[in-house]
Amino acid sequence: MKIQLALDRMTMEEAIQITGQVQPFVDWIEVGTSLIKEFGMDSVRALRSRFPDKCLVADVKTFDNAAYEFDMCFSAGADVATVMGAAPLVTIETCIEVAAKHGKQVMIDLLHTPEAQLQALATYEEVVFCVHVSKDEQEKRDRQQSADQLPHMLKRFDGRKKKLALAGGINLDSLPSLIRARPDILIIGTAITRATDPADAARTIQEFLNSSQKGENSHA
Ligand SMILES: O=C(CO)[C@H](O)[C@H](O)COP(=O)(O)O
Repeated sequence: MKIQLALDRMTMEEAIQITGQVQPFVDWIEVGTSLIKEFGMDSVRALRSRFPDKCLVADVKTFDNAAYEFDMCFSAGADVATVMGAAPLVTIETCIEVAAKHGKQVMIDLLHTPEAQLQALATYEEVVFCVHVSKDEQEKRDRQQSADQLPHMLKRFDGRKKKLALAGGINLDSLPSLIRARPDILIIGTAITRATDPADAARTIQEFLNSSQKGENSHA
């Protein structure tokens, strides 16, 4: 289970500083949509050049203009870029083609994706599916309740046996119920970046995941 650090709503200096502190405790680094909107592809280039060995996710949330946006992300140094699951299938398929051309990966963000479209998406093999509670839903509801929606949303995904990421207000309290779904990637933003001590928060989350995985293996 990998931890993807989501960097959002901060300056590039803060993004680089926080990533420097927490990098031993996280696996993937996400250049959040807010950083891409505010600072453009320079945000991807800056994190790529400072953290050359980390898997870098450009959370560009493409909905159209797939070839242009995905080429731009991969040329700037991203290893993974995101497209919205609700986008036209031709857009998603173009993202997959562009990623294959670059030898990179696609993450499909399932935020607000209709059921019929979920069925169509299930045919894609080489992608990561991200079950996601939006920031607006988190902010208009109790944060904990929002993260607690994730297991319920996941049921729509049962049986599809795909590479899975979870995102949206995840913290130490919601982790125990979420890891039962055995996601491949846990995307965590504010629980780390807004903590008083981000390195300590990331270390605690990593230790929790390591100890629960050890517990599972010893019962296997
Ligand atoms: O995609 C995102 C916002 O749209 C964030 O990456 C995701 O929500 C994780 O951040 P947080 O843990 O703060 O919710």
